[in-house]
Amino acid sequence: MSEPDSDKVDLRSEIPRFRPAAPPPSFGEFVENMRRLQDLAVCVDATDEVYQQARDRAAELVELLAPYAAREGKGPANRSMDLPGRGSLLMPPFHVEKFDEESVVARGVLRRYHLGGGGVAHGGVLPLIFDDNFGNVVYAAKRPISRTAYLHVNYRKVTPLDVPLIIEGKVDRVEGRKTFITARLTEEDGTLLADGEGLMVQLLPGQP
Ligand SMILES: CCCCCCCC/C=C\CCCCCCCC(=O)SCCNC(=O)CCNC(=O)[C@H](O)C(C)(C)COP(=O)(O)OP(=O)(O)OC[C@H]1O[C@@H](n2cnc3c(N)ncnc32)[C@H](O)[C@@H]1OP(=O)(O)O
Repeated sequence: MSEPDSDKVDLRSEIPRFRPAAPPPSFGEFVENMRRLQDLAVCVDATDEVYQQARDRAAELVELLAPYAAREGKGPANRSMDLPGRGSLLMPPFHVEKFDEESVVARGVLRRYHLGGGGVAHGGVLPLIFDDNFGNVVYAAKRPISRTAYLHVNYRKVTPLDVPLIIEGKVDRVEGRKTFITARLTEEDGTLLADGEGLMVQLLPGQP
């Protein structure tokens, strides 16, 4: 018999039963501090003494948190709808502003942690933003649980850091199990940075 918190828990069953979390009051500030830490980890130029202290304090934090590791769908990360990136460090800190059958719009900034080179965003971050938007669009459009079969991004301009960005995605068309989605990433003034198209395929019973 597997325990509910076992690594073997059926993750697929968690997706349709997505349940928003009500995070404890300090969780949002904790996540923001962790984001700040990520920004610093990729940009500081410190002495070994400083890195020794940072190493030891990071180890203390690991020791504090490790006993509370829980299975997917239990902790507040990734499920805190009022926090940037749903409180997930994997996700860029975007807020969903519109979520309905017509479209899903999210706004946020990329920051130092997302730097590629030359002062602008890493190209690999954009598919993450598009994929998450596509997943939201599928939910919002009340399409069946689906996975990304392909995702195409056209990089039209370099994507700046620390500038408000907006992604808007919508269902383009549906063909049986297939939901085709299009999305645009813009600056607030409408400047197009990237557009994308993706195919989300409805999972069949038993598909992970
Ligand atoms: C209380 C409610 C609150 C709601 C709030 C909600 C908030 C939202 C919260 C959280 C959002 C989170 C958002 C995250 C979203 C992330 C999604 C992902 O990234 S998923 C991970 C990456 N994707 C994979 O790992 C897939 C791996 N691939 C597969 O599993 C299979 O390939 C699959 C299921 C995609 C298709 O496999 P087959 O065997 O079932 O089906 P076959 O027959 O191959 O394809 C079906 C049709 O699709 C076409 N097709 C499949 N792949 C294609 C491709 N690459 N290009 C073109 N066509 C393709 C085929 O030609 C076929 O078309 P013909 O029916 O014949 O017309």
